[in-house]
Amino acid sequence: MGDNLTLHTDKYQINMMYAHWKNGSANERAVFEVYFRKLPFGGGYAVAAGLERIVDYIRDLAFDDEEIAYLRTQEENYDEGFLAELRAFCFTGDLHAVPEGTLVFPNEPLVRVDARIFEAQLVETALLNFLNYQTLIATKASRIKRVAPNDRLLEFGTRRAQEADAAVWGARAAYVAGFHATSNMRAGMRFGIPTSGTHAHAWVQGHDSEEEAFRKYAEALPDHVTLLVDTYDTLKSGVPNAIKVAKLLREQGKELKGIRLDSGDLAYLSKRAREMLDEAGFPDVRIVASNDLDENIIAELKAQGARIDIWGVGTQLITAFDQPALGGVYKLIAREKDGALEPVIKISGNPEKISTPGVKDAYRIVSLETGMAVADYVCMPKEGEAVRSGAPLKLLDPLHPHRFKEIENYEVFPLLHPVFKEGELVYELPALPDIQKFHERQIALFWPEHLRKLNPEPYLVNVSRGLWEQRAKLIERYHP
Ligand SMILES: Nc1ncnc2c1ncn2[C@@H]1O[C@H](COP(=O)(O)OP(=O)(O)OP(=O)(O)O)[C@@H](O)[C@H]1O
Ligand SMILES: O=P(O)(O)OC[C@H]1O[C@H](OP(=O)(O)OP(=O)(O)O)[C@H](O)[C@@H]1O
Ligand SMILES: O=C(O)c1cccnc1
Repeated sequence: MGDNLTLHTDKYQINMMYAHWKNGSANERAVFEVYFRKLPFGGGYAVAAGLERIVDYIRDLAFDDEEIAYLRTQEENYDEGFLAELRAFCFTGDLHAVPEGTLVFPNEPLVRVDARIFEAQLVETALLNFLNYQTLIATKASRIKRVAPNDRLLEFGTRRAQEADAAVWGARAAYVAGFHATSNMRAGMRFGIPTSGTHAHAWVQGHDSEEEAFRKYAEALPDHVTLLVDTYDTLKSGVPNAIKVAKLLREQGKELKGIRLDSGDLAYLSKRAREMLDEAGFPDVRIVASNDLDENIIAELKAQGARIDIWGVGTQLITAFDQPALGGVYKLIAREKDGALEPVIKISGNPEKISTPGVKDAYRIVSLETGMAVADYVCMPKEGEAVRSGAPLKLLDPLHPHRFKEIENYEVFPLLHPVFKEGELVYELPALPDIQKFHERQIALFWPEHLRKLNPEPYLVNVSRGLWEQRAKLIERYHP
């Protein structure tokens, strides 16, 4: 199997494409949007990620000979005319998306696809696959970053990741949210993420003594020595042997960079190790900790006064262990009928799952007094609901739309940016370090109340009166 991702889709998309082609509706315009309904990890925000992969995917979409040959083997016995249509397929629509690193919230559009239904339907599965996973990992990484904002964060997850793609794109998502380096060399090569590594227990086990293992390692890589000190006994042998090697290195004009703790009581061991290193004259040797860390354990360790400078985080981050999926959905919001776009709704017994019809935009409203984000505002600029910085704006309480708050002294920033226009890429993908900086600036826009790990204050996503009324009208149509 090559790396063509065009058939990275659910069969039902191909079924629907076929049925549209048969019925002559394949060229009708359709608008879909991606959003999620619930924030992951019980948190107050999510961090958008996945756009770069979406761009690559859309740009490279092509049913090559191999894909067409495979489709011919399917029992549906697709018409040759349909396969010829697929052979000529490329994306010719518009795509808008929030830039990677943006803080995003439930029920606001993250991506909008406006294209022939034939194209818009195909891309659902892959778009959700990329966006759901990468946004989830960037969000988890951002939560970890929040509890250790001034420490160095290393992504160590590959061995526990859900296969290779998850490892490299997860490493990238972690970097977007402020991690400093990854252990995954392929992610380093592909994305230019700094790489970092210590050594494994196997290195120590593979020598006659811990001291010999440390010495040999230091001889081989004298400028980059971080020694794993817990193979036998952290305080009785690991740290003392590391200090011996630190002295040897110093005699050569080099310095031991760090030690790594990977088991036991990390608070206690790090404090004792710090004292031992300081007393021996090595106050600059950094202490790295690993062992099933996540934002809760790191926060707890910090509260206990742990003397850890660098955190290696693997399993819990790369697998989003405490919430392994983000429930982003791709919903049809408008379709072409008699030459015009008409909003469409999806009704559900669960009021939270009723979709919000209509082609909409989302804006971040930032107070000019405080410089902080006040709310996000979702509206239909094409239906006369334009927002302008400073014009008085009514923010409706989403549960009680008769209640509202009026604001005046603010700036607005559109969340959705044009990415593809009539199939052409019109978006310049930012360099990864710039995405990381952008994310930092995004974080700075939000009060800590919305960012805290536990029971955060919900940030408001406001729906305009027009959208609210249109939704009510359509609900009424289907449930009079
Ligand atoms: N002081 C601490 N407070 C809270 N959690 C801690 C503290 N020290 C370590 N932990 C965490 O507790 C868990 C301990 O894991 P585990 O029960 O596997 O013990 P271990 O010491 O790693 O043993 P093993 O040698 O089998 O790896 C890890 O997730 C670790 O990060
Ligand atoms: O705990 P995580 O957050 O997933 O971080 C990665 C873990 O992977 C390694 O352990 P492993 O037992 O696989 O190998 P090792 O023998 O090198 O310790 C490392 O020592 C960490 O404990
Ligand atoms: O470099 C390390 O210490 C490392 C890398 C991957 C997994 N565990 C540890």
